[in-house]
Amino acid sequence: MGVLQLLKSQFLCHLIICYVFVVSGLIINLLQLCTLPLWLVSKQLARRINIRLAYCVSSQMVAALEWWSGTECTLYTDPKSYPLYGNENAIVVLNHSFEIDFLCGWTFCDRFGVLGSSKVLAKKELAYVPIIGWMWYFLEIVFCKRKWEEDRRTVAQSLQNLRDYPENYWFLLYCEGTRFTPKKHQVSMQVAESKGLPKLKYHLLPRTKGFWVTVQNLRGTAAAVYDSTLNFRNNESPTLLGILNGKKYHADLYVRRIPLEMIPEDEAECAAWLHKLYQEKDSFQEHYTQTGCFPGPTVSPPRRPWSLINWLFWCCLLLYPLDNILNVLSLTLSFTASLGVRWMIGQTEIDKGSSYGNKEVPLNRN
Ligand SMILES: CC/C=C\C/C=C\C/C=C\C/C=C\C/C=C\C/C=C\CCC(=O)SCCNC(=O)CCNC(=O)[C@H](O)C(C)(C)COP(=O)(O)OP(=O)(O)OC[C@H]1O[C@@H](n2cnc3c(N)ncnc32)[C@H](O)[C@@H]1OP(=O)(O)O
Ligand SMILES: CCCCCCCC/C=C\CCCCCCCC(=O)OC[C@@H](O)COP(=O)(O)O
Repeated sequence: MGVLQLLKSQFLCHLIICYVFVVSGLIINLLQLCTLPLWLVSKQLARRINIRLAYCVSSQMVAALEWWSGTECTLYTDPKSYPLYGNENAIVVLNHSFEIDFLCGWTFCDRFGVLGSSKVLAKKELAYVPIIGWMWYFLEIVFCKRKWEEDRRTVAQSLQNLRDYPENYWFLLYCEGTRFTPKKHQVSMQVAESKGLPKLKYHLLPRTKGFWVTVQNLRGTAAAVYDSTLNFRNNESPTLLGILNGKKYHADLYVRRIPLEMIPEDEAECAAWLHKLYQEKDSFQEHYTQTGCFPGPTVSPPRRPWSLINWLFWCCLLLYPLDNILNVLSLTLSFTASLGVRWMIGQTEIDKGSSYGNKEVPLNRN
């Protein structure tokens, strides 16, 4: 183990990183709160300010992935689609199998300049996670309870609000609705069987309602669906704690750009289209497992310096008083921040995931 690697695994380093993340995050949350009156005067200006404030938080995690852990992210995509990435609104469909899949998504957002504005259809529970969840409120992130009777109206309304959003964004949808576990996979394949759908090996059966409602409400606003399939080399199982320890991973993302006009408007046809998409995604994962790569040409969009510059800025700002005072209070604060972050990281751990998708459903075999 090199000296640098040893340093990255030190508890004191983690304490400092957590302290900077928590204190800067809370400052940003407070600044976001201050933008509330501005929404009444100029909604678009308030949105633009919040995009930049949110960037200050999420880019710290991107910096940890790219600069601290040195994780490499390779993009497999058609070179003709490449110039459009970041220059249009898009709906991103991504597999949900890894604890840091959202962070890899963020990294690509940053590389294409849409990190501050990007959105997701997220479970409501995440809205209460300090810093990130609170920040999302001001970003107009769309939350769902995963109860269609309640979601159908609220999700459609939140999506309608995004139609005049002032900057380009990617709207992320994890159509599987929950993270992959063997148990959830087994249950969802029973559902697939009862619906006469082919079995999937690497994905849960996609939930189609959220996709349909998103496509319907963002038609005319989003130009395309980016079908994205993520995997890691050498069977790596990446975690946020691994990133914090400076462990380097190798992410591969296969993206196909599908113009929105190609997606059927009718709900049943749209659902069938999504099921077919997931069968294709499954075959890409099979190809990856067999060959260690996705089909097609690769590009590695370069990491940008802004996430690192932002991180260094907050480190300087918040560690300077720490150096001056260096008393029990600041150490206690760091320790509390570290415990808080450990709890937040728990939200990303699959073992601590929800029971959504675990329950056997009465099957209607016709
Ligand atoms: C160039 C680079 C390109 C790309 C870069 C990549 C990414 C970057 C992009 C953006 C990044 C931005 C932000 C990322 C940051 C952080 C993200 C972090 C986390 C958030 C993630 C989440 O919270 S995921 C959980 C919430 N989201 C979802 O659930 C979405 C999917 N779900 C749905 O769409 C659902 O339909 C619903 C939520 C709208 C409603 O759920 P509900 O359960 O009420 O209804 P369903 O329709 O799903 O259920 C009833 C039908 O489902 C059948 N059923 C029953 N059991 C199962 C089962 N186990 N599996 C599958 N189907 C099942 C049932 O039979 C019913 O069927 P019907 O035929 O009657 O419909
Ligand atoms: C500068 C580096 C600082 C490192 C410390 C980072 C601390 C912040 C840690 C976590 C922030 C919370 C991010 C929330 C994203 C969680 C994404 C997620 O994976 O949600 C799960 C959801 O899809 C489905 O849930 P279930 O599978 O049903 O259960």
